[in-house]
Amino acid sequence: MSTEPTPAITVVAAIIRGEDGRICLSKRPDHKHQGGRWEFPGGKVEPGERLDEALARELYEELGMASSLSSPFMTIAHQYPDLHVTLHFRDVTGWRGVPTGREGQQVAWFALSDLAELSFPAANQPVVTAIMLPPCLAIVPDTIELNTLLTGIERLDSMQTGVYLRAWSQHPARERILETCRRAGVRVWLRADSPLGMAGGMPEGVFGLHLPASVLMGCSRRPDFSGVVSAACHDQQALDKAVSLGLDSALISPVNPTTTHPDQPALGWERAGQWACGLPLACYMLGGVGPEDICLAREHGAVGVAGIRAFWS
Ligand SMILES: Nc1nc2c([nH]c(=O)n2[C@@H]2O[C@H](COP(=O)(O)OP(=O)(O)OP(=O)(O)O)[C@@H](O)[C@H]2O)c(=O)[nH]1
Ligand SMILES: [Mg+2]
Repeated sequence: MSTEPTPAITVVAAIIRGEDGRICLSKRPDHKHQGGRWEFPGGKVEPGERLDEALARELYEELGMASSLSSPFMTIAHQYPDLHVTLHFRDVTGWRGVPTGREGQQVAWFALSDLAELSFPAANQPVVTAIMLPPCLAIVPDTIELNTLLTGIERLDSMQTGVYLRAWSQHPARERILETCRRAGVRVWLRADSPLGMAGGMPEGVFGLHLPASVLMGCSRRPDFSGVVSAACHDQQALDKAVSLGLDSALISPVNPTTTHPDQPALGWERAGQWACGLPLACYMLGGVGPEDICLAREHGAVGVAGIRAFWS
C-alpha cells in the first residue's frame, strides 16, 4: 500500500453574478481533475500570492477579464480520493470585459434555478446551495405585534433577507403571515418541532426548515424536506452533527453578547470564524449582529448574518 500523503492544494474560484442575477460558469476540460463538470472559474493559488491577486490572475488567464475586485464568500475544505482541496470561493464585484473561454473551455451564464440540474465537482454542492440563500436571515420575535410584523415583511428586500418564523405554528394569524411573505417574494424558514420535521407537514412554498439545537441533536438522519434545512449550533458538537446529517446551513451563536441570551457567553468573531471556516455548509453568524456585519461575517467563514432585533426595530 502507498504511504504517499494525498497532495493538498489551495484554490480560488469566482462567483460572477451578472446584472440579471445569472451566474457565469465554465466547463472543466475532460482530461483535467473533475473533468467535464461545470466549475466556478479559478485555479490554484501560487506561493506568496494573496487570494484576491490569485483570483484576478486566474480570471484574466482563463476568461480575459481585467481588474477583478473580489471579497470572501465561502471556504470549503474537501477530500477527494486523490487530492485535498481548500476552495476559497469569492464574490467578484468589479470587472471589465466579457468573460470568454480563453483556454478553449465552454463558458455560459446560468439562472440560479438552473444550477441544480448541472454537474459540478463533488466539493461544490455546499456553495451551489449557499448562493441561493439570502445573506440576511431575519428571525421574527415571538412577541412582535402583528401589524408591525406584516409591514416589516413588506418592507424587506426579498433578495437580501429571508424570514425565520420561529413561532409560526402557534400563531393565530399564521396563514396571513405566510401569505404576506409569499406576496412579497420573501423566503421563509419554519421551525421543526421534532426530528421528523413539522407536525402536519410543511405548508406550500416554504423555503427552509430550521432545527433548534435540541431537535438537531435528536436527529438520526436529515429530515424529509425538499427545501433547505438549517440548524442552530452553539458548539462544535452541534456543527459536527449538522455536517454529518448533510444539512445545508447552520446558525452559529452567540457571536456577540445579546440581551435575549444574557446567560450564554459570547463566542467572539475569531472563535466563531474558526468553527465556520472550511465547513461544507453555509453558516450564518447570529447574536448581536446586523446587516452591516455581512462583510465581517464573510471574512470569518460565514455567508451572512442572522438576527432578531436588527431587523424589526
Ligand atoms: N476552478 C475551480 N476548481 C475547482 C472547483 N471545484 C473543485 O473541486 N475544484 C478543484 O480545484 C482544483 C482547481 O484546479 P484548476 O484545474 O482550476 O487549476 P488551474 O486553473 O490553476 O489549472 P492548471 O493546473 O491547469 O494550471 C481542481 O482539482 C478542481 O477539480 C471549482 O468550482 N472551480
Ligand atoms: Mg482553473
